[in-house]
Amino acid sequence: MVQRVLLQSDVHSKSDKSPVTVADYGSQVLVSFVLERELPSVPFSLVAEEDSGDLRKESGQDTLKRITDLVNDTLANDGSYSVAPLTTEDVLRAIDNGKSEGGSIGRHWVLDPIDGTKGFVRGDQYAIALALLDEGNVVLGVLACPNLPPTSIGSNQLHSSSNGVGSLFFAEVGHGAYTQALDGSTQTRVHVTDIENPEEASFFESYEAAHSSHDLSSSIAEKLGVKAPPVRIDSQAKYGALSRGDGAIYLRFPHSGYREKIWDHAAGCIVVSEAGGIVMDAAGNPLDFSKGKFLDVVAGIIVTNQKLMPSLLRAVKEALNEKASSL
Ligand SMILES: Nc1ncnc2c1ncn2[C@@H]1O[C@H](COP(=O)(O)O)[C@@H](OP(=O)(O)O)[C@H]1O
Ligand SMILES: [Mg+2]
Ligand SMILES: [Mg+2]
Ligand SMILES: [Mg+2]
Repeated sequence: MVQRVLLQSDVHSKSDKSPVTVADYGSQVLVSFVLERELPSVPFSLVAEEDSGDLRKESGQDTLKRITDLVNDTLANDGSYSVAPLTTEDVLRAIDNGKSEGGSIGRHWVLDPIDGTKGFVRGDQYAIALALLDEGNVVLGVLACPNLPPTSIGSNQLHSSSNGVGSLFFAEVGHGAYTQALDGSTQTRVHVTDIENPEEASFFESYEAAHSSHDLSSSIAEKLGVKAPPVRIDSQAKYGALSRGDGAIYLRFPHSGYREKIWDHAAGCIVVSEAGGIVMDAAGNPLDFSKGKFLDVVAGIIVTNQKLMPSLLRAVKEALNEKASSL
């Protein structure tokens, strides 16, 4: 249902200069609405990326109206809920449901309504990412990737939208990771690749050089002996693709000063972990989702299978040391 609201329209700039679209807000409203309806007896706490601040300003009124129309059209077309059309106030309230801070106590949903907004606007990869935290641990994750083909991808297929059906990934702690096509075909269990030789490995990184240092990852890949060029795609679709073995490594090294958010990694992290992979920061620590909406990671995030992780960590350390001594 959520995919239907994803129109490439109305791109606005947030205070941190990152883009947000009517579709980001609309997706957050719909997921918030559905979670509240489906789980009325569970105390509801949602940590989500978008907030209603700009939509409450005079300049945000047109956008708010378009979001409201989009959400109402989507609910009417879907037909699963027979409710009166939402008002603009309902929409603001649904967005504000995502204001929780998360943390180590109780349960919290974690939502990135559109992850990879820049990819979405370009017509490339993006994901809707939802996870559940229980006492600070990710226990459930769902990643919908509407432009990621359900079959294994080659790097040549990734920079334009697939016209076909996308991919869904989901995982519950202790129960493995699964995928299915977004049209609802049968579920199959996924596993990360079992490649041991880095020369046979390929690696994913952000399409946007502003989000992750391409120089650093190329230096790491070279030290490791990776021969293939980087596969650059937006969003947590990288975690999904890695969980089914489309690539062996994911490297993410934000430029200094950037703080990672839990909604950018929670769903992807459990999908890859349940597929047998490992997600760590550059110092080899597991990601800690219990500290609120930020993730405190050392230098960056690295993902691969059990066999490649020790040599990847060594290559990362060497590359970071080299970088530090060249400054
Ligand atoms: N300067 C920066 N460095 C690192 N990540 C950034 C960034 N600015 C934005 N991001 C994050 O990178 C995410 C996209 O990841 P990727 O680069 O893998 O496509 C964005 O998610 P949103 O698109 O949900 O805002 C945003 O949270
Ligand atoms: Mg964003
Ligand atoms: Mg994101
Ligand atoms: Mg987002």
